[in-house]
Amino acid sequence: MPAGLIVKALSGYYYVLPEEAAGVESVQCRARGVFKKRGISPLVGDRVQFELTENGEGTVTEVLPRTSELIRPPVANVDQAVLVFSIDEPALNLPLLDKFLVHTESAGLDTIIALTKRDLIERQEGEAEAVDLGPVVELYESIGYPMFVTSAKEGIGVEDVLAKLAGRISVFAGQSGVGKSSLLNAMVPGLSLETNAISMKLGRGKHTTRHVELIRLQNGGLVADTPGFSQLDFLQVEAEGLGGCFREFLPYAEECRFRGCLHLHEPDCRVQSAQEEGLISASRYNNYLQFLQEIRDKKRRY
Ligand SMILES: Nc1nc2c(ncn2[C@@H]2O[C@H](COP(=O)(O)OP(=O)(O)OP(=O)(O)O)[C@@H](O)[C@H]2O)c(=O)[nH]1
Ligand SMILES: [Zn+2]
Repeated sequence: MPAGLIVKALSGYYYVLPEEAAGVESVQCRARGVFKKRGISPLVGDRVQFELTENGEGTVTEVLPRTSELIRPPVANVDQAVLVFSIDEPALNLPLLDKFLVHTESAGLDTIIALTKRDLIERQEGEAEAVDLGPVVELYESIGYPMFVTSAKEGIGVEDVLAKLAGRISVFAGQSGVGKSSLLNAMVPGLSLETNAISMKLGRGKHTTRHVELIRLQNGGLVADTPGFSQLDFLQVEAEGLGGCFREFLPYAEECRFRGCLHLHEPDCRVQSAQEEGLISASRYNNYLQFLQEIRDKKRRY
């Protein structure tokens, strides 16, 4: 029985890409009736077993165990997030980047960061709000997040991001207008995801009626065509778990006097002292404090 991967789900059909034959078309399949009875609903990203039927279609007979299950977008077995942030238009938003990193850490995803619109840097030079990218790249790389400086417009850095997607199922996330679709279009010849100026998209979310689909890359990687969590999503972690989502805190947190230390005002908190000694970035630590406050405020409200 052939095995494959669901790359698209639409109107009761599942489109299964056979595992064995690279480059072949996906097979249009129905799911076996028993799934409904067992309360299983196959998801895009699921590894399945299927049988070919006489009309050239197929039947999904088994859904193999999932390693993960994202809700937004609804995709199984995602193992990597690509956080997309523009250097300008909209301006680089590092607090939001840190918030997205909390999301991806709590979801257990590997994460890479793509900074976009590099071509806008020159124009910025000399201006007060110009970003100095060197320290930013150095900081996030030192924490363990590969960071790429790209321009879809000028084809810079696109291949480097593409190479990191090989053999994995990835989801892109980032604010509206940062260039997620443009970056994907630059990686996939022939793909033409809709790209637009921000102003045209402020109405209804354009993704609400769309069905998620996995885009196949030449290197075997798969990418969801619908972005992941957004800036409007609440952090799903508890206050006690937040510090664990800041990877670089971990070795210091082990040395805090109290177990469950929130690294706030506790005595003998090694995370606080590491921050004072410059071993932990002040901007990351301040964003940590900000998120901690948000989590507590939310709890109070409900
Ligand atoms: N200068 C410059 N502009 C870019 C670049 N990449 C994208 N843009 C522009 O940024 C705008 C938004 O690009 P999109 O690719 O639609 O952004 P998105 O993140 O997919 O936006 P949503 O679909 O709203 O989430 C468009 O006007 C693009 O032309 C780039 O590398 N350089
Ligand atoms: Zn502490």
